[in-house]
Order: sequence, then structure tokens, then C-alpha cells
Amino acid sequence: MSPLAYLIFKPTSEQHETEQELIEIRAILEPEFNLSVYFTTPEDSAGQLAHQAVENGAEVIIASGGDGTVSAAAEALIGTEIPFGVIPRGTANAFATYLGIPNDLKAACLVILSGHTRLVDTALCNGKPMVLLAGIGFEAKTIEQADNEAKKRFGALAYILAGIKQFWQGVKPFETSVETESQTAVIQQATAVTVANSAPPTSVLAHGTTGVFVDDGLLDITITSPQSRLEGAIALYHLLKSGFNNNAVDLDNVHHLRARHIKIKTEPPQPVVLDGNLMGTTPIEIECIPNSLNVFVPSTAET
Ligand SMILES: Nc1ncnc2c1ncn2[C@@H]1O[C@H](COP(=O)(O)OP(=O)(O)OP(=O)(O)O)[C@@H](O)[C@H]1O
Repeated sequence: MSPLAYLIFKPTSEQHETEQELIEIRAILEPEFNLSVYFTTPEDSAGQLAHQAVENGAEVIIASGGDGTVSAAAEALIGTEIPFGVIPRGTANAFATYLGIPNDLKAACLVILSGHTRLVDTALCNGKPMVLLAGIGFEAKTIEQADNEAKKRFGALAYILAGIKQFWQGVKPFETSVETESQTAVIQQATAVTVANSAPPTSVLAHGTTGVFVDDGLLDITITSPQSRLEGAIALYHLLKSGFNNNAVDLDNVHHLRARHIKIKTEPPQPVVLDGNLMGTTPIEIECIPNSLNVFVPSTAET
């Protein structure tokens, strides 16, 4: 008997495109799986549908959409051994990129069929699932600015354009206190705080540390506090470099910590983006859940 698989699928606003993508995915997966498809709606979240799939005895769960869909669906699998497939169809697809899962539909389906899995950490941020990162300040304001129309027209470039605009306008500095199981750091003039479970190099603000590893049982915290555009540009350059070479940034206005459990407060409260979607404002509390998600990845992927 073929394994019972559930595909949690976020439709796009283009109905024709959605139908075509689904036909392509079904054609590859159905010969191997007893496949049921659940469509997300603003009311039926990927998380609820994935929980339903688990209750129905799913042997494989696959999420297809942007990072928000993947993250929400993952929550139902935390701590189970059910293998989790990702078919990226969003704008940034940062989780798939980080794990080396291709953006091409067919190639992503073939990764699932290959059956190679990897155990990765997840986290809970104020009780909500986090597979990538939580961003406070600059990143959250950038996501706020990258509207749906721009994402449709420019794809991932919309985030870069919004980031440049945000950089140019500047972020009003805020005071932050970051409390971990072993220390508390207070930064008076922060512009961004990023807590990462995983992050591709393009999630620039996450890369103050010596690499962001998704299976080390720890979260990587980067706090930036540049006080001018020039300092900001230098910090961004070093963070971008660090994303590729895993050397920690050595600048006075880039701070980094590693911890399993983190509480962050800011004054005044700041918007928070969680796995690509705005979730509210600070304070936040994040706990890493080591080795809690079993994801299909290419057998050659290294991170
Ligand atoms: N059928 C739907 N129509 C409109 N919104 C939906 C639908 N299904 C889910 N959503 C909403 O979409 C959000 C998750 O989107 P997700 O991040 O996965 O994809 P995206 O927005 O297409 O991609 P990206 O964030 O990369 O641009 C959630 O806020 C969810 O409520």
C-alpha cells in the first residue's frame, strides 16, 4: 500500500496558475503516495489542516506555499516522526533555500520521493511555530512595506527594494533587553534584533554569529545598533559576508548571542515578523525545540 500523504496547499490568487501547479505536483506524487490535498484559506490555516492530517493518520505531510504556510504546517509535526515535505511556492522560500530544497516544483517533489530526511530544530515564539526566524525592528518594518502587489510584480526583489527604502528612511532606534538562560544584554539604541533557528545568507540581519545551524539545539541572536546610514551600510556589508563565510561579525554595533531560551523586551514596543509574516509586537519569548522536525532534503544538501 502506498503511504498516506497529505498535501497542505496554499492557492495563489491566480486560479489558472494554481491549477497548473497542482496538476504538476499530483502527476509526480500520486504514483507513489495515497495523496489527499487540503487547501488553505484565510480561515483554515495550514496549522489546523496539518493537525487534521496528523489525526487522520498521515504518514507523510507536505506543505506547499510560502514560508508562512510551511512554518504553520510544521507546528503539527513537531515532536512526531512524520516526515515533512516542502514544495516552495512563495516569494522568499527562505526555509527551503536554507535546506537546499530546490525552488522548481518538479525538483522539490523529487526530493520528497527520494525519501532522504534530516532532523532539524524548530522553535516556539509566543507559542507560535518558528522554523526560520523572528525579526524585530528593521526586518519587520521591511516586511510591512513589501506589499502583495510588489511581491506579485517583483518576487523576492520586492523585499530587497523594501529593505533599501527602509534603510534610506531609517529605523527609529529602540531600547531592548535580551534575556537568555545564561545572561541578559541591554542595548540602548538597537535598530534590529533577529532570533534565528535557520536563515539563508539572504536573511542578512540574522548573520552576526559564526553560522546559523538548524540542528545545534540553539537559537542565534543578532542585535544591530548602527547610529548612521554609513555605520548601517558597513554593518550590512559585514553581515552579508558572514552569511556566506560563517565568520562572526566583529563590529561594535553588531552583537551576537546563542541560547536555547530567550525573552526579548523593547521600549517602545516594536513590530515582530515571524517566519515571513507579521505576528504582533514585542515582548516575545522563544524556546528552541531541538531535533523536532524530520524534513525531506536533498541527500547532497549541506548547511
Ligand atoms: N487561500 C488563501 N487566500 C488568502 N490568504 C491565505 C490563503 N491561505 C492562507 N492564507 C494566508 O497566507 C499567509 C501565509 O502565506 P505564505 O507566507 O505561506 O505565502 P505567501 O504570502 O504566498 O508567500 P510569501 O510570504 O513568501 O510572499 C497566512 O497569513 C494565511 O492566513
